[in-house]
Amino acid sequence: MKLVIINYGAGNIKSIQFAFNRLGYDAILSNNPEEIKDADKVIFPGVGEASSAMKMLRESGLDELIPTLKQPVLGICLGMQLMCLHTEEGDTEGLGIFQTKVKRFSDNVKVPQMGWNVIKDLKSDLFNDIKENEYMYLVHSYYAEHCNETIAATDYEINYASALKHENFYGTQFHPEKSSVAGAKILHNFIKM
Ligand SMILES: NC(=O)CC[C@H](N)C(=O)O
Repeated sequence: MKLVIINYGAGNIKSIQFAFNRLGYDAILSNNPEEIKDADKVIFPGVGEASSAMKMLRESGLDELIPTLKQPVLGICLGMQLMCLHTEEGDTEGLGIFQTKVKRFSDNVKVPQMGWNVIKDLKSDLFNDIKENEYMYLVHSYYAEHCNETIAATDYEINYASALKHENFYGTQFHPEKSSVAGAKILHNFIKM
């Protein structure tokens, strides 16, 4: 099974690669369009600031490639945010895969949210064997608003979409690769799709 992690210069790629290694899978890092297209499963990682990450995607042409992929794609953290229509972070246009926008938490709460929080209202095969209110690890200042594509919700000042699904595209705001046994189960579910 060919698993490719998109390496566009803004990803937490090593921790994701190690997480798949622990599950017995060798994930390759690539920014080569043919290699990505040929993958059985694709991971779209992301940490850091949205506008600079989007600039790197555009410079490599990956902003046009990613929405055309037909195999299962999992966007993680900033990766999921960039798959949305727009994010307030750097007033950045996203890839438009998920029909929702990304907003910043207000200063009524500690920003970024950094640590463990629960996911609930789970609605996808991505969450097979995952119980409601399971803890996941998150580090983020921006969140995706709820939409028809919400498959998990989390409360932090407000209730927001902590996972999204559109056709073969999945996104998690939380880091499954840093979320212990339950996170590993989610990565396993993604591999088995
Ligand atoms: N860990 C991150 O890179 C978070 C992604 C995004 N910059 C946010 O703050 O929400």
